Amino acid sequence: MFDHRKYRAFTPVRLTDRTWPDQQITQAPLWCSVDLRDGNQALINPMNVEQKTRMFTLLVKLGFKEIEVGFPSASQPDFDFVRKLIEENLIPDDVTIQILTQAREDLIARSYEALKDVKRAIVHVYNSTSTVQREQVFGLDRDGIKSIAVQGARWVREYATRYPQTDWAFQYSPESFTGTELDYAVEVCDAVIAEWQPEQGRRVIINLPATVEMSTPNVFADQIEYFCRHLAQRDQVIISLHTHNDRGCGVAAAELGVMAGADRIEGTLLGNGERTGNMDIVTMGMNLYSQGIDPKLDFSNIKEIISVVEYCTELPVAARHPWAGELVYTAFSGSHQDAIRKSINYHEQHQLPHWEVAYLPIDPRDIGREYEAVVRINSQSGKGGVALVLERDYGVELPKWMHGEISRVVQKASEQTGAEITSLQIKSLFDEHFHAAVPGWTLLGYDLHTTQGIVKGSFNVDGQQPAFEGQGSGAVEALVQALEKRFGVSIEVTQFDERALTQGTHALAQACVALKVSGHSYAAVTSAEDTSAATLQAVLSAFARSPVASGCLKQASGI
Ligand SMILES: CC(=O)SCCNC(=O)CCNC(=O)[C@H](O)C(C)(C)COP(=O)(O)OP(=O)(O)OC[C@H]1O[C@@H](n2cnc3c(N)ncnc32)[C@H](O)[C@@H]1OP(=O)(O)O
Ligand SMILES: CC(C)C(=O)C(=O)O
Repeated sequence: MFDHRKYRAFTPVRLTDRTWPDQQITQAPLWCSVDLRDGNQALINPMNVEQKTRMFTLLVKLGFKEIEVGFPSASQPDFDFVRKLIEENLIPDDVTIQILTQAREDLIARSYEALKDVKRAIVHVYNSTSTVQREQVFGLDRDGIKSIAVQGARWVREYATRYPQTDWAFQYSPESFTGTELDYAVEVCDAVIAEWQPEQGRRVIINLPATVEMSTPNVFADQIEYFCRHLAQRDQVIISLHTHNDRGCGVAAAELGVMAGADRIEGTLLGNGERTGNMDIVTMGMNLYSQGIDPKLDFSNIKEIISVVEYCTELPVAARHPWAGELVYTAFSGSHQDAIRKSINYHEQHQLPHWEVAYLPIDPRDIGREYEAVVRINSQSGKGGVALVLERDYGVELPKWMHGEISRVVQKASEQTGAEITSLQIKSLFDEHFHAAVPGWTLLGYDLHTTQGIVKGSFNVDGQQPAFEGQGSGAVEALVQALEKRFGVSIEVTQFDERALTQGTHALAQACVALKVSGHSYAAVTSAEDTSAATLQAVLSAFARSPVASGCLKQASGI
């Protein structure tokens, strides 16, 4: 039964003098990838050695300096992968691998066997401390659970002494921290830290997991600030966070947690992990990047990241995934497209020092995304978007009044198919409706004579005999009058633009013309070697698109 009374609200932290809301993140935290452990343990098909190696290679390439590579005491494949990394010398000098173990002696012993001969490693031990786990899973009171943690920490320290050639660091997680009373979480961690004695120079990490995300991220931040303030040896310890995404705020919680005092963040690429996933390091890193902060991870080839993650996890990355999804730099809607086009032009013209483009929080090219995908056209699109596609993909720059003309044709096509109209289809529609020569209406030559301000013109058109003859105050007016006379219709030039497309002796000119023929509008865009020829051809092409002209052609050719 769907009944909210089955649940109760999370009890907030009593912290009235919190300072984290006034903090700003100004640098990247230390990162640790847990793709090969938490990410892997959540998969339908855990990664095989080849997939793990590919993931590890990518993580190193992206710049991770700490990578949790597995739970080697849990299974032979995890053990073998750790051995492979060590024996095949696959760990770069500046990268430290980390392994996870429960606080059980046999598992700790096996973990050290897996790590034998590694230059440097972090041994990560955990046990659950939450009220639910204490009561329902372990059946132990606070002291009982604390002794598991302390005993685990002791074994971790003692076994390390058996492998003195390795530079060891220790990490402890009070698993289910978010469901643990804060004073008790501090008490357990203080006891573990006392066992490890960081004051003697040993590196100690305390990792606070939102194993299950249970509250709004501000409450999580309160928990972190409380914890940091009350920990006995705070300055000797790296505080790490490991958030999950049950409420959809895994990244927000990690960010607020950093504001509240954390130094290090564990997460996975694109958020794979238990249930709704781990904190997504790509999202958090890109959030920093978009604020002008170096994330210290290289996300410049997002396609490669997606491809390796999809290959290794066998899970698809959603089209709307923050920063990475296929559609996140794409606008279909008209007003967004219009604003993006104007904003990009403005940005380029004014050479703005910082990226400020409407609807695009970053420049997609920074992460290897093509610009072409930014504007895509369907029935929700407007004239600005269609104009941008023609400009961007084909260099066709049209006067503003033409945007509406072409957009109407594209919209109609899209309404008919109910689907997206590709860039190529837009170009074909433009050519078909406005640009392509109409058979029988090619201007072969023209003669113009001006006497006393009157231009007399003779226009030789392929397929139209005899030549058109007319007069007016200019060449266009003369041609229009010639057409009116020949076909007995009234023609009005409603729009007219011409511009040089290239410079020099063989300059190419473009003309755009809209005519009203017997009250109906027809437009054409033509290019020719001089502006007069382009303009006269545009008048002929626009007229040729009217039924009057096509009727005439049928008569002339006997159809
Ligand atoms: C939040 C997290 O992601 S934590 C990481 C979770 N990841 C995994 O569990 C993946 C790998 N794990 C495994 O393959 C297995 O659990 C193993 C190999 C580690 C252990 O296997 P088993 O001992 O056969 O089974 P299992 O995990 O069910 O053991 C549970 C026992 O360990 C105890 N236990 C569980 N966690 C811990 C811990 N962190 N520290 C000490 N004891 C623990 C339980 O109380 C239980 O004890 P009981 O047998 O007296 O009831
Ligand atoms: C072992 C811990 C850090 C963990 O994975 C979790 O609590 O989610």
